[in-house]
Amino acid sequence: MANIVQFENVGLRYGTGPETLSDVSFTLAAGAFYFLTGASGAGKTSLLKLLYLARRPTRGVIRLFGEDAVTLPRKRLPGFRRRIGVVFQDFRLVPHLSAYDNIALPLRIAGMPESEIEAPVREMLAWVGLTERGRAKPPTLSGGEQQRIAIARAVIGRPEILVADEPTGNVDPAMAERLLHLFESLNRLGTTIVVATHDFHLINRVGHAQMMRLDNGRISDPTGLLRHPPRRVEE
Ligand SMILES: Nc1ncnc2c1ncn2[C@@H]1O[C@H](COP(=O)(O)OP(=O)(O)OP(=O)(O)O)[C@@H](O)[C@H]1O
Repeated sequence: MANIVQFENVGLRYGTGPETLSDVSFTLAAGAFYFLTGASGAGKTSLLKLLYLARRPTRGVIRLFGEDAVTLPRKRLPGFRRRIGVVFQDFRLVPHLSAYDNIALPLRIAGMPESEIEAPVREMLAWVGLTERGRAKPPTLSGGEQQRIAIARAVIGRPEILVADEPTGNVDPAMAERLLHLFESLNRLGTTIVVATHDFHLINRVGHAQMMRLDNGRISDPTGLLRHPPRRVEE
């Protein structure tokens, strides 16, 4: 399996503070499923921000899709970002837009003609089980419903990598299970999944997932799996 992401001795410092991430090295295999764990403040969100190109590291090498992502010219960033879907910890839905329009947003930003947008948005609404809620605005949706709209928006552009930051933080166990099914179905289609979570029940549910743990800004990889990822277990 080819590596889709490679971090080498990556460091991240905010302002003049201490390093939030230090000497972070790992590779992610295309099509695999990863969980990123670590105590609150360990640096999980920071690592994900580097991965989805919201920040550049202060040192080290990041390769994405086989290219150097650190020195990538600015004008190529949007094209790269479209290949990575992100489900934010706080959803970041646009409150005055309907669920339908939130899901359609990435396609509209990419300039897709309106006539080609409706079918995929309807398909996404059905996939997340919210066909009847397309007209609803985010503030009128439950936390779990908002989360599913955020997932639909993250994947409508068929990204190669899906990154989710604490996706089950605010939902009950039944909804967590449902979200996990969505991630697993995407993974079966070949999407590489990276989920930051504290939820060990969730982690134990995905037998073929691999673990990355952050401790004080450093990756610990006691199993050595990340340097030599095994083939994904096919069902
Ligand atoms: N924009 C920022 N400016 C300065 N410091 C920051 C910024 N973002 C994060 N930090 C600091 O970096 C450290 C790691 O934060 P981060 O949000 O990456 O941790 P986390 O593991 O995702 O935590 P949690 O599980 O609570 O979400 C924390 O000490 C935090 O205060």
